[in-house]
Amino acid sequence: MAQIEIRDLGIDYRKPKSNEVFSAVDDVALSIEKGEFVTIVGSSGCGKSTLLMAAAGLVNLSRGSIRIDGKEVTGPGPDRAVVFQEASLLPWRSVRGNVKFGLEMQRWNGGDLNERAMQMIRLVGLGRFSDYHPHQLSGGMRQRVNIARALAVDPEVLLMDEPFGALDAQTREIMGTELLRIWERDKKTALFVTHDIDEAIFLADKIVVMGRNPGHIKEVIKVDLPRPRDEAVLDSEDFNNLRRRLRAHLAEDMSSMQLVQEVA
Ligand SMILES: Nc1ncnc2c1ncn2[C@@H]1O[C@H](COP(=O)(O)OP(=O)(O)OP(=O)(O)O)[C@@H](O)[C@H]1O
Repeated sequence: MAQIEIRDLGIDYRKPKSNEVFSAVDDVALSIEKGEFVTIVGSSGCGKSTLLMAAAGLVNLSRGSIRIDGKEVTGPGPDRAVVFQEASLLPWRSVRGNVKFGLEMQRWNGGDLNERAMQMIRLVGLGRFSDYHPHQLSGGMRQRVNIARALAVDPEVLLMDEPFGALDAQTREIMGTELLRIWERDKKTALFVTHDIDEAIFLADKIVVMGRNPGHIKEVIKVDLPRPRDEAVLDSEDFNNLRRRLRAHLAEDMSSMQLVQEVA
């Protein structure tokens, strides 16, 4: 059995003004194996975040089910950690204090909190900055703290919603490589939403391409690039082929969006 089993998933929302019900996600089925790194791409509004938040237990399902290790998701749980685009750190706590906060929230009982926090801070390369406060860190460093906090509780599944979306292109690339280095250690199952095609390919074992109206899965693409990966893989022929394939998907979505606007 796959670690994450999503079946016949549908999530309906109401439009804010008209109150009309629409499906943000419909008819989604997806299986994710333990230790797989899965990225989700698709044009804006196709339901990527909604799907991720559903796996986190943060939105109500209208239809279908999500199971993790056979257990139905009915709300947030310690088996899952979420990293959002904005590093949601407590400004009055130090780096160490923030990572400890995550452990305190989950009532961590796997040993000394301080030691566990420092272990994770060192893992993300911030050992020298453990006493710094969030305002003293760059955007990339703040996201490292966020990742350290998520990993500290040793979740079964790591859910990431555009975690590097607010960073400049170069920092983003460095963070991608760093994330893979960390992930290679114990290969947590990861679900990662991104707008960036290269990032989606670079990280993934499997890419979920979503389409709009309603949000659905268009294709699941297996990525067979060898691991461990570094930036050199970006220039390989296989990478280029995947890049072309994803671009074609997104271009198709963009042209259908234009058509809808023209008809309207
Ligand atoms: N709480 C909500 N209530 C009503 N509509 C919502 C809600 N959250 C999202 N939506 C709508 O659901 C659709 C899917 O949104 P979602 O954020 O999942 O898309 P996305 O693919 O992650 O978009 P983006 O790439 O722009 O972040 C959009 O039309 C969005 O406006």
